[in-house]
Amino acid sequence: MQLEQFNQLSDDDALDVLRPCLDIERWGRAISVERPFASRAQLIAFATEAASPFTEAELERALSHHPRIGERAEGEGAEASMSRSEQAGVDTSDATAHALAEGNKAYEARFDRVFLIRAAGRSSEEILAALTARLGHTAEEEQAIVDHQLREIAALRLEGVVSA
Ligand SMILES: NC(=O)NC1=NC(=O)NC1=O
Repeated sequence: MQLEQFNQLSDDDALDVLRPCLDIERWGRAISVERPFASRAQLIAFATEAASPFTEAELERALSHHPRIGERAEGEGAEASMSRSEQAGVDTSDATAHALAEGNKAYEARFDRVFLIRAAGRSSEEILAALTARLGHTAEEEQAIVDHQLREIAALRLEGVVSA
């Protein structure tokens, strides 16, 4: 939709547009009440920083919507199709895919949450390298990184939903 249309939506309709980008109510509301945005760039910049930092509970809720890297999101909803296109570059057929599956398991065992990364524009190899590096982090370091990755994914999704 056009930016102007987004600016004119009711709060509830604006939240419905924002939710598949990132399911954190505080984030959606902060963006909705900030309208009207003068430009798409201003909307994306605001959305990237809004409601920062996310709480642990907000992160857990948002993460529950993201399939594992290398696992295809099921379902026909906006979120599932966004996830499938974001993970289009993730090769699920070779040794890297196996290593990713093992890495996901190790990450979940260590941090008790799914490994989350902005997958769009990244190859399986790049994602595997990031996963391996992040396994060495503390829980606090990972919380800040997951917050940032969720924001990157949300900004990319929002760019796909609201055109200039
Ligand atoms: N576990 C994940 O990192 N999932 C995802 N990353 C994305 O960029 N889209 C996803 O669904």
